[in-house]
This record gives sequence, C-alpha cells and structure tokens, in this order.
Amino acid sequence: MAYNKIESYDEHVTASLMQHYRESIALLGEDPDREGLVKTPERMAKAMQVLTQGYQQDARAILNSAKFTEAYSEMVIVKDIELYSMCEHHMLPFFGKAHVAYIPNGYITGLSKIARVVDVYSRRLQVQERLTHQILDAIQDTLQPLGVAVVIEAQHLCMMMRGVQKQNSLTTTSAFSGQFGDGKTRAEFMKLITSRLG
Ligand SMILES: Nc1nc2c(ncn2[C@@H]2O[C@H](COP(=O)(O)OP(=O)(O)OP(=O)(O)O)[C@@H](O)[C@H]2O)c(=O)[nH]1
Ligand SMILES: [Zn+2]
Repeated sequence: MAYNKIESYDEHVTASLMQHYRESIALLGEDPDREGLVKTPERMAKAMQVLTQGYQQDARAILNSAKFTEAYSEMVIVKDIELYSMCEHHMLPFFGKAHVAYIPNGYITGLSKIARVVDVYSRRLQVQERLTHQILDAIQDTLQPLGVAVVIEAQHLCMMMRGVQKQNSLTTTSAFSGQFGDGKTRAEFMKLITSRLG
C-alpha cells in the first residue's frame, strides 16, 4: 500500500468532483468558463484528494514498517511537526504544530514515521481534539510504549477569515497516556517542547 504519497488520482472521483466544483463556482457568481477558471475544478478536485489522502493511509502500518527492537527507555520527543488539516465544520484549513513524545518499552520507531502519522490523520476532515487522540492511539497501539504525549497548537481559518474573526487565537489540545499521567514526566515533556537549543 502506498502510504506516503498519492500515486494517482481516482478518475471517477476527480470527474465527479470537477462537476460539483464547476457548479459551485457558477453558484458563487463566477464564470467557470473564463480563462483563469477553466482548469480550476480539476485543480480543486486534485487538491482535495491530496488534502484528504489520509483516508487511504494506515498509520499503524507506517509505524510498524520501521519498528525496531531497542533498549532505549528515555523520552523520545519529535517536536514542531508542522501540520495542515481541515476542520470538519467548514472544511477550512487549520494549521500549526504537533509535538509528540513516547517512552519506549523495548521498541522504537523511525522518527520520520511519527511525522507521517501526524500527516495521515491531518489529511482528513478533522477536529483538533480527535486528531490529537488519533495520533496518540496509533503510537500507543503499535509500539506499546510506557507512555505517549501529543500536544497540538493550531490556528483555525474558520475563526480567522470568517465567523468570529480572531486573528491571534491559538488552540492547544493535548493527550497523554501511561507515564505521562505522572505530573513530573508530563512537566519534563512540556519543558522540553518549549525549549530551544542554540
Ligand atoms: N472543538 C472544536 N471546534 C472546532 C474545531 N474547528 C472548528 N471548530 C468550531 O466548530 C464550531 C461550529 O459551530 P456552529 O455554530 O455549528 O458553526 P458556525 O455557525 O459557523 O459558528 P461560528 O464559527 O461561531 O460562526 C465553531 O465554534 C468552530 O469554531 C475544532 O477542531 N475543534
Ligand atoms: Zn471550522
């Protein structure tokens, strides 16, 4: 299963989406036949397939594809993983950073796989809370570590471009399992994700 990129677009999905987007453009008062817009329904159809390609991908398979036996049992943190997702309420983007940590219990995974898991769940229609939990669950189930921590900080365009129109609000969500339930371990993680080396 190709999990890290779209190999090809689904022809039928592309064709149907194009028809809908063409109609949407006209409904919004534009001329879908003018030069600049002629190819827009196709571009949108393809773009939306990329932005939702997480539905075709399996986060657990990704983590298992680079699961290694290793005695390391300190916290592993991958922080500042940029993410782009879409809120399921308005289908407008939300974007920001994910910070992910786990404490191995005999197994580690390839570091890039953590970032790929963030992408798999980001490229779906989401709420930030569920995205946070799904990342945690995939790591917990696959590596069975002593604990997992996920913190996501994001800005939602549906709150910026429309609606309440707040440009600087940042939403933080978090999920913790196992040893991160302990205040000291959690505090160490929170300290490390805010630290900047050099
Ligand atoms: N909890 C949560 N809410 C979100 C997320 N993304 C968008 N929302 C919110 O989803 C809510 C949908 O509320 P509704 O009242 O149904 O929609 P609306 O009338 O467009 O709301 P406004 O944005 O307040 O204009 C809004 O409050 C959004 O801010 C998310 O990731 N998590
Ligand atoms: Zn929204």
